[in-house]
Amino acid sequence: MFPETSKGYTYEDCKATADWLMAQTNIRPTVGIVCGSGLGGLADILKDQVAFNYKDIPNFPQSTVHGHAGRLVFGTLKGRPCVCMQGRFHLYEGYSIQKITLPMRIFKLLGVETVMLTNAAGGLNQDFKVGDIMIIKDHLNMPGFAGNNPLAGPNDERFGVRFPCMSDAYDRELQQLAMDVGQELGYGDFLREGVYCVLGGPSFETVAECRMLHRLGADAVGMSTVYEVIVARHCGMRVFALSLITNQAVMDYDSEEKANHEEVLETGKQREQQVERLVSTMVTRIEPSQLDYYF
Ligand SMILES: O=P(O)(O)O[C@@H]1C[C@H](O)[C@@H](CO)O1
Ligand code: HPA
Repeated sequence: MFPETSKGYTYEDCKATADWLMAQTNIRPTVGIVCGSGLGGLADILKDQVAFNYKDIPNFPQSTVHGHAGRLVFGTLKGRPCVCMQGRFHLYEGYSIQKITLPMRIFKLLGVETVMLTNAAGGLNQDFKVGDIMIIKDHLNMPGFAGNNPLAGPNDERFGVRFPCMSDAYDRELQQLAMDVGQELGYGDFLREGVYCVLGGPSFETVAECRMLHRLGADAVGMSTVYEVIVARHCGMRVFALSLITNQAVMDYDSEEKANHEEVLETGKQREQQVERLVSTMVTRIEPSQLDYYF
């Protein structure tokens, strides 16, 4: 009934990868972090690191995008065991939607309870500036409207239900925590919240597309995150996500601006430390549902 390519990975495939990782390290993460374009430095703040190149991990895809190092880093943040993807996968790299979201299921099988995702995005909200950090409160899944959803295909109940709810996808307590931590750190001037819209990429948007997305209620546009969120929620992990507004989406035919990946990486470099502090402070305040164990 389903074409072979849409089946993705079985529970057993995911378990084999998780078991392989757990045989190489004693760190049992309860928090999983995903670094967006230009934000890979987040992984460097982990202490007691045990790192794996994606090419050495069974079943893992390879990073092909500049600004995504391709390493899975285990470590601790103030004693809290974490795992961090230094580099994510995107649909436009040619991978199936199941393959780009495989790490979320591996996170789950490693014992991760909370996933924290970051991305680079273009600002559609006219009040946003380059360098703003947008706490994501909701999303628009444009490829999903055309049936491109990571949960399409047979459902394995060991991961989650056939029809998962998404109206609570972004954990409200974690959004509040981000706001509180951001205010404490003095980020009030550049901390925002809003709706993230995912497109397939890799081409950036036309002026007409940006105008349409803005009218539909999107505050920022990007090429990732949403698929990971859907798979993480399906298997019961809490989700927090933020966008770094790396560029203003071009909304005006008179504009001389041209979206480009170099600007995205450059803005990432400039705001990386603040994003790191926000995420790492949040991690130290997230209560695990059971006692952390780290040997
Ligand atoms: O992985 P993220 O979503 O941060 O990457 C964004 C979207 C494209 O991959 C790239 C465009 O510059 O950055
Ligand atoms: N559009 C889509 N994806 C992006 C952008 C953008 O303007 N900036 C960073 N990622």
